[in-house]
Amino acid sequence: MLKVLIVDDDKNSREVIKLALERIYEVEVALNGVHALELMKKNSYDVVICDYVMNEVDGIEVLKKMRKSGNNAVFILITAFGSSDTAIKAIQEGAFEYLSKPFKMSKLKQILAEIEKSLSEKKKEEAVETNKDFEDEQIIADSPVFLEVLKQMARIASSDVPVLITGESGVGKEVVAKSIHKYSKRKKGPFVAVNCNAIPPSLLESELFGYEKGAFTGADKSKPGYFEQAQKGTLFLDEIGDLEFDLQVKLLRVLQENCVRRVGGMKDIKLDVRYIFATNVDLEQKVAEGKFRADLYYRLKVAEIRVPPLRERTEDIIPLANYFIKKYNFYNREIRLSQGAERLLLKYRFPGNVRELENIIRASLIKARYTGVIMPGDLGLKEEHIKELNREEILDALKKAGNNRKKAAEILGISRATFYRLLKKFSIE
Ligand SMILES: Nc1ncnc2c1ncn2[C@@H]1O[C@H](COP(=O)(O)OP(=O)(O)OP(=O)(O)O)[C@@H](O)[C@H]1O
Repeated sequence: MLKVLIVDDDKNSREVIKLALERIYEVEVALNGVHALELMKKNSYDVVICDYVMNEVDGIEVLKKMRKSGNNAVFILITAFGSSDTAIKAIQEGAFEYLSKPFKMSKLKQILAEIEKSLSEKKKEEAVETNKDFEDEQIIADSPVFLEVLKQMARIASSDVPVLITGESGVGKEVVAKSIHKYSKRKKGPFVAVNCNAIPPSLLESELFGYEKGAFTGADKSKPGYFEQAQKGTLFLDEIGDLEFDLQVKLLRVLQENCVRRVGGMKDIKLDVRYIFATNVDLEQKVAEGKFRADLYYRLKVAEIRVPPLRERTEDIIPLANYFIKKYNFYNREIRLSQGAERLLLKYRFPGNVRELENIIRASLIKARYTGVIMPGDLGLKEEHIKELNREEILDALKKAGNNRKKAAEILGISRATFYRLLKKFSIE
């Protein structure tokens, strides 16, 4: 039987849900977000049904904290009517489903029944063999351009030279870095990834270099930094272009001398580490502007791999989309892209590259979970990033739709307003 936790700081709402479910499932209630997190430390639940609007800790915070502590319970968020932004954010944070108020209890029951079915099937599968499919991330590469990148990667992997990976945000630089490690002779060693931008500058030095006890207030014991943690393995430093000047100097020294000294330390520690750097800014330009040290730049770019943006390798779009459908389809049915959705994806510019595609697919799956087909409108693409259609394509769509304008707009995956604007632009009667 499913174990369900209901979280809502409104007594009435809480009791209504409890009443509806307690005869079918084992139900507990939490009075607010803090209480819920406490309960989850002690007990395990299969499903958490949580209200979004709560004092102190809101529903998304509860979800984030759960996931951070490794709790994978199925999460259902209850949002106010019409707050689709919150809902999409919740899905991106790993929620399974959202319900906007007011909702029918029968709907909630239907969702729980589905969850119960899929959990019991999952348990059966696990008994036979653990699904290792997604343990190692797969790399999808169908375009000649990206295949070329992988070839280059494979050539570089076996040597120990530092590598600089460049490319826009979300193109897959970390994926490439991991592969370099996986195909290198260091593959059994650690892969340590550090996003230099995510750590406050004041902490970055001690995190990278480590520190000795007493080096500064709060350093109550010694700690090895990321350089040391990567011994015999690979250190991946992401967003290297944003490193502050004095840290650039210190990094250069580590690279030149192959050793590191902890903050407050007296001795140099020899390093056996392979370095991979990544940046989405133009380092050469930063050097020209005097914001990045030239001597460091030349050390980093011994071997350079440029990962092209997704819009320059359209052959990868559909295979990637299908891969993400497989990866995030937690529903009990097959879900596929409609032809219109495929066409639309091929026209989209993806300013956020593969990461954006991944998020788009995750959010669209939830909309398509009952029909099994992702329609163009389910993708929620921003129209300003869709490549402008030409006259031929519009006429073609009209023909396919038997001159029905509404249908034609749907086939193209654009709003009716945009469609009418284009009809006017091309003087199509
Ligand atoms: N070729 C690919 N095959 C499968 N998944 C991919 C591929 N490329 C990227 N991804 C996925 O897309 C997301 C973004 O990739 P990644 O984190 O490597 O990008 P990035 O360039 O390092 O981004 P940033 O510049 O923001 O650090 C990840 O979830 C990754 O798993």
